[in-house]
Amino acid sequence: MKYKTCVSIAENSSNKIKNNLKQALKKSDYAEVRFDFLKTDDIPQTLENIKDDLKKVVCTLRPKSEGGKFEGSEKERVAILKLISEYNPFLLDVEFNTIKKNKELVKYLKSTKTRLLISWHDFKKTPKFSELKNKMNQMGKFSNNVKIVTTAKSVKDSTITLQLYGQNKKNSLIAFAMGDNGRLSRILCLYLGSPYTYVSLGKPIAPGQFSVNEVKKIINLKMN
Ligand SMILES: O=C1C[C@@](O)(C(=O)O)C[C@@H](O)[C@@H]1O
Repeated sequence: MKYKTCVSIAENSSNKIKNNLKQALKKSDYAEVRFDFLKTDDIPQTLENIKDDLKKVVCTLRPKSEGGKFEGSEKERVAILKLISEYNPFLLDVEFNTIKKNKELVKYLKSTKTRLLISWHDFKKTPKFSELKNKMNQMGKFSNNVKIVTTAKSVKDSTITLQLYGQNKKNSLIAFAMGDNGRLSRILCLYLGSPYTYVSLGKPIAPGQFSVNEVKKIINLKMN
């Protein structure tokens, strides 16, 4: 079994994204490009610049309301999501809250055969297990790829999120918790079936994120 990583890239210029992406894909199976860190006008050219690597890229355009940096209108954001989908990336990350209220977007993304990663985050806490399970089932209606990320205030919180793997029948599930108390869930999710875990190239972009080198050391321990 190969445990895989996805390097999150959050840079504010097209050049930096291109360079970091090259570096990331030398060490990691996948990379995530956080397009919300760019100026909106720079997004189309950035897509062109990295189009040859997009088959290994998770594309994300997170709005402020979901902990991201995109400041434009929702109409603008949806238009950019559609543009990204034309490039057919490895995965397009779309928030559950976005997809559940936009039937037109769902239809459009189906027509472009985009592989969707439906995501949901809680940046403050870990909700009750029944709530998370319910959410996971609702999210699974839109795609087989589902991501649920909570914030762990205790180790118990991170085990609540990981328990989702016991309830997950058909989905490709990424479920772990942010924060120091969630750190180990970023590794354990791999052993429970996550297709990959999010890492950094060096400086974490989310609370508790390991670097790609750190995770590689940990997952290689078994072989020593
Ligand atoms: O959803 C996630 C996970 C993440 O928040 C993390 O905690 O590693 C990093 C984000 O860039 C990504 O979109």
